[in-house]
Amino acid sequence: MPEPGAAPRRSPQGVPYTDLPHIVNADGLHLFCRYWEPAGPPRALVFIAHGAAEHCGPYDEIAQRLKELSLLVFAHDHVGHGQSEGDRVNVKDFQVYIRDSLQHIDLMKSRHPDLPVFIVGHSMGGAIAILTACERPGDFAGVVLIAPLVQMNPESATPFKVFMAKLLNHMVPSLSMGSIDSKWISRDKRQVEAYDTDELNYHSGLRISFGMQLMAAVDRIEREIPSISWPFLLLHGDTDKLCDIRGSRMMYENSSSTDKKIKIYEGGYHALHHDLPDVAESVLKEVTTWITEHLPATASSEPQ
Ligand SMILES: O=C(c1ccc2nc(C3CCCCC3)oc2c1)N1CC(N2CCN(c3ncccn3)CC2)C1
Repeated sequence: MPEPGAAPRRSPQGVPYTDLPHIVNADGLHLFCRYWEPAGPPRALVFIAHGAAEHCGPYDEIAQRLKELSLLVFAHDHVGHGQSEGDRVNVKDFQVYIRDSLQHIDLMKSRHPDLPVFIVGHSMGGAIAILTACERPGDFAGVVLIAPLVQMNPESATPFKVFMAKLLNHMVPSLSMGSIDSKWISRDKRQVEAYDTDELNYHSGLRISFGMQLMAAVDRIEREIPSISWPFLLLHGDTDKLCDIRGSRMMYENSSSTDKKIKIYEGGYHALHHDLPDVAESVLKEVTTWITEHLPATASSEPQ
């Protein structure tokens, strides 16, 4: 509880957290939350992990479609993103994202102890989803990965650039590695415009120290892949210029899971769920169908 008379903690946009749905993470930082609750008893819980430099708001369409299937969808803005507290798009250790995700998942499981749990993750959020599921390999009914960060783009992570990033990280960790050029992220100009004008997104350059955390996460995932045994769905565009599709192919081919599916979108850019309308609709159908197919037979609803 805040000290009596203390000023209320406010979001980066100046809104008191007492007026916003939120959780407080283990470092005392307020994380803005969103919930999409079905009208009737939920059949499952679905946690959505957004990517770097964005927030969980743009996942509303996916969440609404899952809510229509009587699934209880929830998400938060990761530390340093959107309406959550924290240094913008920076994190002391990638594990913070996984720890906070497990905290939110455990909170929702305590409220709905009998429901299966799914995770949906995009890009860096896909890396968070993978490492979260690896920490609790028996806890998730399924993991849906939309262009997950499993391997960095070889053009932005050449051996020389990685060497220089490691060197500069010790000297000028806040130096920018460059920003995300959204026109290479989606072929839908309206989606690019929406991203570019969304003030809750981070539009400046990504720091070297953050890039090092992304690379460390990629290294962790590479080590974990052979032991991955949980069910997963992988969706990736073969024209993704940010997260190399070879990472998804490698995960599909080298994981131990017996229940796994990969769907490659020819010509698809990185943000498949926000790519051209036919691709985005296909992604929505793939995600909702796969999760529905992975609901336990008895998951008709919670006990009345
Ligand atoms: O999580 C990421 C992500 C993943 C890997 C990255 N590697 C870099 C590079 C950048 C240049 C320097 C070296 C590191 O940035 C990354 C971001 N995300 C989430 C994705 N965003 C992209 C923008 N989005 C978007 N853009 C247009 C239309 C709709 N959405 C939302 C999703 C990127």
